[in-house]
Amino acid sequence: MEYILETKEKFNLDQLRCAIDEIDNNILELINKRLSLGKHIGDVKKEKGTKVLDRNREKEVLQRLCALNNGPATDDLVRYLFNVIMTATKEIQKAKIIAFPGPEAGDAHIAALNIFSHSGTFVLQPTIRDVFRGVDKKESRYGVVPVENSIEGAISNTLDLFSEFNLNIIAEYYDQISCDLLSITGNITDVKKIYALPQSIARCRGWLGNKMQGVDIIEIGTSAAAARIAVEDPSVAVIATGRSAHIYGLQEIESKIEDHMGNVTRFLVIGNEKMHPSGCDKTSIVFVTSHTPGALLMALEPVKKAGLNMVKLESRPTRHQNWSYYFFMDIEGHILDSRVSDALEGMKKHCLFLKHLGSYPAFYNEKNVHGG
Ligand SMILES: C=C(O[C@@H]1C=C(C(=O)O)C=C[C@H]1O)C(=O)O
Repeated sequence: MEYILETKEKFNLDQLRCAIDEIDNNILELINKRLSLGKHIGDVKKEKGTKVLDRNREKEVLQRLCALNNGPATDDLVRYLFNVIMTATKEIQKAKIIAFPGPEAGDAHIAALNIFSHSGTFVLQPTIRDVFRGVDKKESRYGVVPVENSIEGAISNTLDLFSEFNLNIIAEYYDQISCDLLSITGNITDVKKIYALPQSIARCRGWLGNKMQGVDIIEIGTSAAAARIAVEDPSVAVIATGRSAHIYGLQEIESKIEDHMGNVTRFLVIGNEKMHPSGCDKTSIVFVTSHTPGALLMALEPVKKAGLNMVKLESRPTRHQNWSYYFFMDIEGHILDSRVSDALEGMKKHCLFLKHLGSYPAFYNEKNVHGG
């Protein structure tokens, strides 16, 4: 590669691209080395209690590099590129704390682990409100909250909290929660008692009646409590999602024991940041119309005119005034797309209140959405 740069000889496209590939490999390796060093610096800062951002050091870094620069890169380009690299270096130093509503190893915990591929610090909060509060106070960077279940419907608590806190939706995730039978031995013939949440017992009544005759079925408040008993006693099994088996240290006896399949929960990731367009996004808003005939129809007119696809419309009492409602709406598209922003501006003229809750990548996975 050095040879190509130094000689006047002509090279073909493949040879030149090959040389570029070699440089890219080196750049990538060096960026990863730099990020790893950044992580070490982050640990030192954590010990000393100093901040991640150090503007003076960043200034020095940029000045030094611009002084070294011999072109053809301009100093502006050097500053731009290294600002991006330094942003990534700061990101890696920040602990990624992800809050979820309990119980431990419950549906929201499992969803959070899947969404973030197990990378981060996962913090249990007693309630969905505590998840919102923690993210709002920046104690955690992200929160994972359930918003809708294909059997139970909307999780109204979550919807209400969106009008109370000014947080952004930054992702959505659909998860099929299956009921599985777990025990310490993984052997069905050992089972004499089954501990489970009342709703899990209700979901699996048919299977339990068929396959577990003579076995005691005992209601318990949390799956974690049931698991703690099962870990100590080989005659005890629990109904929980098989994906939590490794968290509890249990083994799967039988999977998908529920009578009706397709129990899918939609989760939202909330945070203080805004997402860039991904090319396939959803925009969520909440609005209140005046209490007059046809107000909702008028408010929706700009969405229809813009040809935007509305994928959800849900109402909740405002609780400020009887019979007035918050409408939660999801449309396809990103707020930075003028068709979406213009439609929302148009809607505002017919609304008493309208708030953008976030534009985020749509989770279009047929298998997950439809529970297949
Ligand atoms: C890596 C550090 O943390 C941050 C990142 C920097 C970088 O990427 O060079 C510089 C200063 C800090 O804002 C550091 O303090 O050295």
